[in-house]
Amino acid sequence: MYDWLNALPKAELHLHLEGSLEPELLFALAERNKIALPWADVETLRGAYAFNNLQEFLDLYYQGADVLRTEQDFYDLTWAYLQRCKAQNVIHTEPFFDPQTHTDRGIPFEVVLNGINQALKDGRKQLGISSGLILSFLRHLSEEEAQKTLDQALPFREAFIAVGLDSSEMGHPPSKFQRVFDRARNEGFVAVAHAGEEGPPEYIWEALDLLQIKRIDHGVRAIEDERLMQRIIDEQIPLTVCPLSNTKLCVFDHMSQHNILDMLERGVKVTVNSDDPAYFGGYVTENFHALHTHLGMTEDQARRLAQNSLDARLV
Ligand SMILES: Nc1ncnc2[nH]cnc12
Ligand SMILES: [Zn+2]
Repeated sequence: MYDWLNALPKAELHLHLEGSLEPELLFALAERNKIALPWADVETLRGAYAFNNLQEFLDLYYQGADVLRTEQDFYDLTWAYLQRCKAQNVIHTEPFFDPQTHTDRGIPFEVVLNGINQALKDGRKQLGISSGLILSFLRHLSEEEAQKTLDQALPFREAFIAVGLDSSEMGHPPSKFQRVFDRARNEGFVAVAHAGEEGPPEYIWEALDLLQIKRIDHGVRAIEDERLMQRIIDEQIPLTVCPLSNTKLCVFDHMSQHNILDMLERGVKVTVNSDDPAYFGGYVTENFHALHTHLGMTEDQARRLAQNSLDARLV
């Protein structure tokens, strides 16, 4: 089944480039940039990948991103991810990047963007993988800081297909960023947002009604609100679900409790994605395979999930 799932043509719609930083590359970049790391070796770092919630993961994820300093580093990061896409027949990808994680450390916006974009361009030419980049705002930071990030992005508007919202969800509802998203949409950007990963269904309503998003990232807690379920089914609003992420971050205690196939059978446009594959134990195929192993996902269901991912592309 793994090989069959691997060969299935699919799109990835929920992937944080910083979360695809494998420990081996992290150590190589630390050496190249002469950065001392708090972990003795790759195995020790991997051993630290045990999380009780989103915040515990984010603390390590932001720490890991500190090794990314130069345009070449961002190129290498993105190129390594695209090689994984090629190996797993991901024919289209819409990755996120978090500019504030880097600009707050003094890395210029253009350094980040140029490295990523050059790799995405080479991926189109050399690997035949189409792509569209999503600029994601960090929701634990202020509205004002998000507005500044949007200011920085506007001169490069053709480099992005959408804006998103990620980082610590609880206590940072979508309404905090309504004015930023209003401006981004007026500037022609499509909007997506993480909602209903740890946060309640109300955050999904806010993302839909206040941020006017076209796709919900995660959204697994929608199942707690029947009226919300009806809306996302009626309007066929895609959910970019990340099964291994949800179990690693204890959104579900075990993969056998994941609701993605229940949602699929109810007519929700759910898709399968890897979120932060370097930290959560696998790329897209591993996520599909876990659904087969623990939930008995059939070939027909896998085909429908893959088709949903192709249908839910923004570009
Ligand atoms: N799963 C996730 N939720 C929120 N923010 C993130 N940033 C990277 N991965 C994330
Ligand atoms: Zn995510």
